[in-house]
Amino acid sequence: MTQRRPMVAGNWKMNGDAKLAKALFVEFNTTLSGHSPEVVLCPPATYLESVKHEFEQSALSFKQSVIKLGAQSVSEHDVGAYTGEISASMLKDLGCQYVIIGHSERRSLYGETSHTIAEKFAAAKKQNLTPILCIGESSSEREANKTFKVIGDELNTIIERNGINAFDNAVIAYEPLWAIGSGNSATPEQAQEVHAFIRKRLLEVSPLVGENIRILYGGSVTPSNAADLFAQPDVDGGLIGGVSLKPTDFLSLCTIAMSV
Ligand SMILES: O=C(CO)COP(=O)(O)O
Repeated sequence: MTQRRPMVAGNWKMNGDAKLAKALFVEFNTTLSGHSPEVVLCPPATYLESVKHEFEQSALSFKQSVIKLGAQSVSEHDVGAYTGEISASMLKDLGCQYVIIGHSERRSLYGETSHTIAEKFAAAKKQNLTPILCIGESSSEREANKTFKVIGDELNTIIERNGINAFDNAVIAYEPLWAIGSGNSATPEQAQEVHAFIRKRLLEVSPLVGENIRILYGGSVTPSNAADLFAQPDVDGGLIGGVSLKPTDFLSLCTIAMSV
């Protein structure tokens, strides 16, 4: 079986500041060793430079291979009259390697549709940014036994627009809406069931993509539930919201990701 490198990505959402960037790197310098998951930091766009600065000042000799910069969203357009938007090439200029696409908050609060998300995925790939594609069902969809239908449809929209090879090197985050910020994480069994479904779906189209793709779990991950979640065979790490704002706890998630 392929050894997929675990990943822990921190989505700050609209939180944090330059001080948080500094505090995180103090923690990284003292805690992270060469034996580390891939860590992706996704601060608000205004703090990408601050995180990059701390990263460059950091004493971590292996930092290039370990800590990566990511954005929380990207425009589906290359350039033009789109007030307030940031293009994939601009994120590249800032040193980003990853971008979160299709977060449920973007879908529900800002009206991003499956179509827009597929276009954003394409825009990111065009600039060699790695998409972290978020998919997940609401509590009513789960209660109506529609989880696999929702997840399958979200994957299909991306495959139809971009082809299966667009998932080469991409990352998927399974984030059930009911688990985000609720303190009510999916159980390890619930997460594994959906992750296995996602991997099987991709394996059917491309064995190579299905085997290699990293599928993160997101939704109320904490140092107390991470070990059981990350130990599941198809869970390759986590996309972390609230705990990514707490340097010590975030670092303990990174340690847990390597120890399971
Ligand atoms: O939405 C999330 C990450 O993108 C998860 O947020 P929480 O970890 O705060 O539940």
